[in-house]
Amino acid sequence: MKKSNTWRRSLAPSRLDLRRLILALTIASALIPFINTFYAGYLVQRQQLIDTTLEGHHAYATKLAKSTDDFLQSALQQLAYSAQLMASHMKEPGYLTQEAHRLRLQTKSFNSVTIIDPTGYVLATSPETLQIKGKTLQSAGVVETLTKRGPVVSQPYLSTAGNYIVFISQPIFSTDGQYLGAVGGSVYLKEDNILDTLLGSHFYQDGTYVYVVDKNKHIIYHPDSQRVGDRVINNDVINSVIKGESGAATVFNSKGVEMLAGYAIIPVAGWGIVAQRPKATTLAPLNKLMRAVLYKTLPIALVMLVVIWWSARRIASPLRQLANGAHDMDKPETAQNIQAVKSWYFESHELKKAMLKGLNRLQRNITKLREDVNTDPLTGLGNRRHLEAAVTAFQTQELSFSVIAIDIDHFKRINDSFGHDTGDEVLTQLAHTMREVSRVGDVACRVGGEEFLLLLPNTPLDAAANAAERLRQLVEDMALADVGHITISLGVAHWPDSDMDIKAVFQQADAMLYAAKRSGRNRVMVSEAGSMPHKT
Ligand SMILES: Nc1nc2c(ncn2[C@@H]2O[C@H](COP(=O)(O)OP(=O)(O)OP(=O)(O)O)[C@@H](O)[C@H]2O)c(=O)[nH]1
Repeated sequence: MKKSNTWRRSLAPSRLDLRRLILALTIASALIPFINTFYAGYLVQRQQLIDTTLEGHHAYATKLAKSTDDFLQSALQQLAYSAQLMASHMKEPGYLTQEAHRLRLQTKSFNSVTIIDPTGYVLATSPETLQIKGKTLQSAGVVETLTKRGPVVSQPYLSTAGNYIVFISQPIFSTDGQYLGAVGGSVYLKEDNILDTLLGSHFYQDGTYVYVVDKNKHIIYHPDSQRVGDRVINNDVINSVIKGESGAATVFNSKGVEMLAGYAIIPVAGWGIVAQRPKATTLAPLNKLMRAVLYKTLPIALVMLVVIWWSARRIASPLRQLANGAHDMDKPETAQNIQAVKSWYFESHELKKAMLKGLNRLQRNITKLREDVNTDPLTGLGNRRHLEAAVTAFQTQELSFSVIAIDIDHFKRINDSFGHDTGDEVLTQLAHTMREVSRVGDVACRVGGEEFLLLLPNTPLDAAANAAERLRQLVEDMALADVGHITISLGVAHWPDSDMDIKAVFQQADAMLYAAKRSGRNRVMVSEAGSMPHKT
């Protein structure tokens, strides 16, 4: 197991591998749609929330504008009714004071009530603590009232008594239509007033608030009373509302905070009312929601990630092992390692099968090549390289051996008489016979044109001489097509008996072979014990 791990890691992961590719691809294909959906969902919900809030604030501003308008209309009506009653009592200060009290206390619409004659002279006030009774007023509201001689809702101004007020008044006419003065109620914008009751109670903890501006962009009402009297400039919503428009928009307030504002006009006064809420406060629950979605999705995403990682490993593992196998094709353990690969899916299974088949063929070819390199192609016997390898092996193992040098007698004549092909056939036949007399472990080689050698390991000289004789006999007895009978001459030597030097032993065998030739051929000559000539 350990061995196979080492083998598995033999390819340096310098390149992007399949496992990483699968991992990257799967994560990307899971993550991109998720982020996309998440983000698109966020954007859609965000826009929806903004739209709904804008719409809500518009409706809210419209509703408040309507109630404020109703209030002003009703205040004007109350004043009109009072003006009618007062017309016949203008010379009765007690009555006027009483009526002023009634108006202020019963309606609770005004912070103070003032009754003036056509010159602006104050006939009566409520509360009397105002201390303007008997004075002639020339404030903006009073001047407007006296000039207009009709119902008036003034723009805010600083009153004679030092209050920042809006003056709401009705003219007093006698039954014959003579202008007798006016009755007016003041709303103290910087103190508790009816607008607080109308608008302030709608202040919400969620950051929504309402404010009112007059035609000149002055703040008439604001939950932060410090702001009352301020002029709002560079505000698109205010610019729109004082033009008499109503609607909703995103706008930055004086502190640079982005607001979702709804706005509407209060027709009777020409005032604009704005209901707004910070955009960030509006979106905060959505951000919280999205975070919750993310946290809830995260564990599943992590589990998915682990599953993807594990799957990528499982898918890539057989291919990686096979790739390592392809890399180490020349190593002997590769076939075994490839065999051990768990190819659990079709492609890897086919690849494994093909690789094993290829490897098998490759190894067969290598074996054949090795054999070919050491083999004489004509006879199939070993060649000189094979002989050298065998001798080296004997030497290494300190194995004694006998050498039989073999040469066909008058082979030239055979070639000349029957042709080269028949000569080749004779060589092949001799090789065949050599194999017949050989035992397992003997080495038969063709070392020259028609020169052969037979190495007999662990064979003493006399046994080798007998084997040589047996071979000579077999060849002599062999009847060949066309050629008929042939004979061979043989020389035998032994290592180490004939000579300690291996080279010399081969030369001895050769010498014995030539001796056999010289002695008339078709015989065996042995290096030490002398020749054992045989005649056919
Ligand atoms: N057919 C064939 N002939 C070969 C091959 N190699 C060598 N020969 C021939 O073998 C003959 C060897 O002749 P020699 O060694 O001169 O002598 P010989 O005719 O065998 O006579 P002695 O050895 O003296 O008995 C030559 O005619 C070579 O052409 C081969 O591969 N095939």
